[in-house]
Amino acid sequence: MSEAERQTQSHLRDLFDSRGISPRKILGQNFLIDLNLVEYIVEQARLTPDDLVLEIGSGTGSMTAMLAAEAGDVISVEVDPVMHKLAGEAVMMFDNVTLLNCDALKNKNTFAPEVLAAIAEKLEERPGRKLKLVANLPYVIATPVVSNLVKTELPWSAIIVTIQWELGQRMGARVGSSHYGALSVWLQAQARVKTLKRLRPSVFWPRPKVTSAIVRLLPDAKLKKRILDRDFFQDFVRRLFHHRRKLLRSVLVGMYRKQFSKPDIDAILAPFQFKETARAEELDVKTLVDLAAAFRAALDVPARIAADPT
Ligand SMILES: C[S@@+](CC[C@H](N)C(=O)[O-])C[C@H]1O[C@@H](n2cnc3c(N)ncnc32)[C@H](O)[C@@H]1O
Repeated sequence: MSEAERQTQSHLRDLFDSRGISPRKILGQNFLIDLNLVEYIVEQARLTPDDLVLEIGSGTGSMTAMLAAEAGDVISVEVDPVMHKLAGEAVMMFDNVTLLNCDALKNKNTFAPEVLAAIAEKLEERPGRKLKLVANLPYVIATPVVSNLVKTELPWSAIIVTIQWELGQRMGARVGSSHYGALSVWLQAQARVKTLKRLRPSVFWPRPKVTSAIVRLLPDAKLKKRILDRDFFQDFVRRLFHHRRKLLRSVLVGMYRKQFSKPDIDAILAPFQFKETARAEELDVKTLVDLAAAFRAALDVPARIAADPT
């Protein structure tokens, strides 16, 4: 541990002791004590006064203050009332910070209404502005937070987050890697994912058991446009990767046994010219986007016939 890290850790310990509190493991309270890394994360967000930043997990507010110094507005969400109060003290001198004391998520699939309302209000104030998620995320909610933001229609232009190393690997995994799965495909069909740094446990206080990563996602509008129906695509990929090692054709026959006969499935698959032995885990992101679109379109055909029987 460097001298600077030791000093920040001891400052945090003193702060917590003086308030009679200790970090709450269940809330993923592992604070970054290497301030160069906090600076690095903020730098990577390339903030401008026009940007709206969403931070999830204000903690003691040290990153919140750095974000507030560079962004137009910051919305920072913290579930723990004690941390919320500490963050309030840390950002007292800024008038561009909205601190929310609530769970950032309503459920696994949706942000809390308070969070969405605060974002909508700030976006309305300055039409055309972009949203950036910049956060040292509590690890238990890292997947839903990133995945949900990507799923929204919010105008997000960057996500820079600290997450578990293993999760970062799954997010950015390429076809052929053992980490490649539904999450990799879902995210990479809409964004370019890159791991920027590996973080050893000792840059946090208290030390987590696992290695972490700073991961960046930038939207890929071109690829995203090819997804005809994002709910369908997400569900399609999830179900397909549930049986990643089974033969693709049998998985699809099983998935659509109520809608399509085996010859129907073969007709949908024909243009792709897959080998008989093809499996979901061997298909790259673009192919999966096109495959989902083909099934989505085929499912639409009976509906169109019913609507227009002539
Ligand atoms: C990893 S710490 C980050 C703290 C600080 N931003 C930092 O970088 O040192 C994560 C923070 O998220 C908060 N948190 C945990 N679950 C949350 C949730 N569901 N919604 C909002 N905040 C949450 C924790 O209380 C904790 O303060």
